[in-house]
Amino acid sequence: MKFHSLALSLEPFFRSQCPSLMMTDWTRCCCKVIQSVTGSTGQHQNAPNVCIPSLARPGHLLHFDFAQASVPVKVNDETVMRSKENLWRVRNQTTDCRFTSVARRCHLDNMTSAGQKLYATLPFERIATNFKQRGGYLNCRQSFLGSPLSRCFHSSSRVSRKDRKHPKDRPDVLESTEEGTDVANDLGSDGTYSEDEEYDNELDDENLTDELYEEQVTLVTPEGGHKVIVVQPNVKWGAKKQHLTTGELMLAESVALVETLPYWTVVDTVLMSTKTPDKKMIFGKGNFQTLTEKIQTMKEVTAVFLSVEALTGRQQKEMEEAWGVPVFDRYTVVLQIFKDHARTKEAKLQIALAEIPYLKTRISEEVANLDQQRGGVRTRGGGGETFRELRRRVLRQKETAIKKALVRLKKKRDLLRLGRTRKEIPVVSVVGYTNSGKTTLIKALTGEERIQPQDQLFATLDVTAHAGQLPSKMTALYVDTVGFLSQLPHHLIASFNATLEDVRLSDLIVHIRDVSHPDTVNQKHNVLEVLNNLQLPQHLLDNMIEANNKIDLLDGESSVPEEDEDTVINISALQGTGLDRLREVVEEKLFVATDTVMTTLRIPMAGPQLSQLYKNATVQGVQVTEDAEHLDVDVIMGKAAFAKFMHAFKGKVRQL
Ligand SMILES: Nc1nc2c(ncn2[C@@H]2O[C@H](COP(=O)(O)OP(=O)(O)OP(=O)(O)O)[C@@H](O)[C@H]2O)c(=O)[nH]1
Ligand SMILES: [Mg+2]
Repeated sequence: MKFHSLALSLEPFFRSQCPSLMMTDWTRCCCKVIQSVTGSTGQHQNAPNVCIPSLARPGHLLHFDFAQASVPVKVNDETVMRSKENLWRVRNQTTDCRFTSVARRCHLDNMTSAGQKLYATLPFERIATNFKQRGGYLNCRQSFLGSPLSRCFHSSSRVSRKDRKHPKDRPDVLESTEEGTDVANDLGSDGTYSEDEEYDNELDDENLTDELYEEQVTLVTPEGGHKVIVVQPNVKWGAKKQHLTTGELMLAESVALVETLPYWTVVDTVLMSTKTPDKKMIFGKGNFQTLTEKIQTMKEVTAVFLSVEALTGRQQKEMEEAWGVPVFDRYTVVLQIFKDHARTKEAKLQIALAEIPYLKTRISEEVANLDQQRGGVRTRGGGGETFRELRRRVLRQKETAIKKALVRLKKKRDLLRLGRTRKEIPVVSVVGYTNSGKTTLIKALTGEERIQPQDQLFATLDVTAHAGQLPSKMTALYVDTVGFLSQLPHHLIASFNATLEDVRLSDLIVHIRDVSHPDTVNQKHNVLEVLNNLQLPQHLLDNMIEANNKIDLLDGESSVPEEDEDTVINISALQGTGLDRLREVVEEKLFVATDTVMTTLRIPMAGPQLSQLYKNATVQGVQVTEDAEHLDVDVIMGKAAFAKFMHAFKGKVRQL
């Protein structure tokens, strides 16, 4: 007999039951199929009821009871009993939902045997789609990396690597097996999964990045976007007062952040004073009440952006309860933007990683929600693992998987970096507040066509290097970086860590500022604060060049005080103003930073010296001397290489 597992899409149900849930919330449900069922393909007349708590929230463990299906049950009695009990309690609170209406488009043939247990943090619809697209069993496992489901696949596909064949050549893996019934045992008594090297290998799979990324469902914008009310706390007194900026400027930036997101619109803004920004509800009682009334009367509002660095899970929960809509902080909004702008594999993984601390802080909330349902499922069958543990473990595994994938990408980057150092190409990091003109400057300095500046916050999410020529014709690599933002926990976001690491390893930093921006002083302060926290080598900080960009937008002339002329340069990256001077200063500083000399050497015309110089230095010009026996060669070379050369050809070469 062939067995059929059912793949369900719960989305329509969730939508109808709980319209305020974001579209993607349901995908985070951890579902448990107690028992797979038989049934003819495409028809599920005998399909059982599925009971879902109407208060179902992201992360809830849902049980599907297929008890009404006339199939052999191979799960142990205890699990079945528990599931029935849970089902009963859930039923008391909620409506039953027949999944016959949604099952047809998602069913999946031959995936598993009856009684096999599946745990997933993904919707069943995705399982089906992935499975079908990949057309195989072993590959399918990768889709659920980090979820207990992955281990179901893993354990029932115990094939040594050398014995592995493409799934198409292994029809057996698609057939139901008795092994499947032992999945729970295969998980191991402690529920941990040993990550073996074959698991590692599969991280190379091109699609994996996308899958790890797509699994991050918390921050996906609902269909139709969000209508947001932006709430900007304004601390007017005390130690927390921001001296370099104003409430209005902070509010303007918060609005710009929301407007960066496609389909998010700002419907209203509130600049609200607070003396107690560190207190649980951020605002005093009276102001909080005023805010609540305002939000509640604005029926069109679908989300609140409370512009603070990061809310705790508890704060967020209480505010969402008071206001009845999702509440985002700066961290989550920036992650949303990153998510929207990420293009490369590395950027995507970095964002997936950045989301994990956010998800971790919300586990308690999920558990509390589960408790609210009194009898909501807290344990999973067999292991006695609590829901909290399960969620933690899944996140941990996912974190490990993403980190491994990132390490692999980083290794590649390190190799490139090594290549650069071997060739002794100096590296200049261009850093600055977001939208200050970093990419525009690099494009102007290098003529690189592939990079595109955009009038957008966080347009650049990848650290990239581009070669440009300095006045001496020496090549330098300019590194474009991810911009900074005030009040953001940069350390939680891996994209910044990559940026900061590159900055740390560079020879010189150019700090580019948008001096036409009304908040430019505060922006500068924020960038320097992040850099100072990096514990950069002192010479990097001392040598830093400040490029005052967008001077074309300033009214009237702006000049740099004489004493700062060596470190501060006015430029317009867009119009090319001041770039020659910038190149000169970059070169001067690089000579110092990289211990490089620029000099002219007189060498014999006949001899190996010239070829040696071509090999070990940047040769800028060669002239024949009047006696026609020597050459004067203009070179740039590292001090060590220079000393070596002079030593090797002692008496034959002369520095002019
Ligand atoms: N008027 C003027 N606009 C500039 C200048 N430099 C950059 N811009 C504009 O500023 C906007 C942002 O430029 P980008 O180069 O993308 O800025 P960025 O610092 O790389 O921004 P992120 O990567 O988003 O952090 C673009 O619209 C540029 O055209 C300038 O010198 N003058
Ligand atoms: Mg950029």
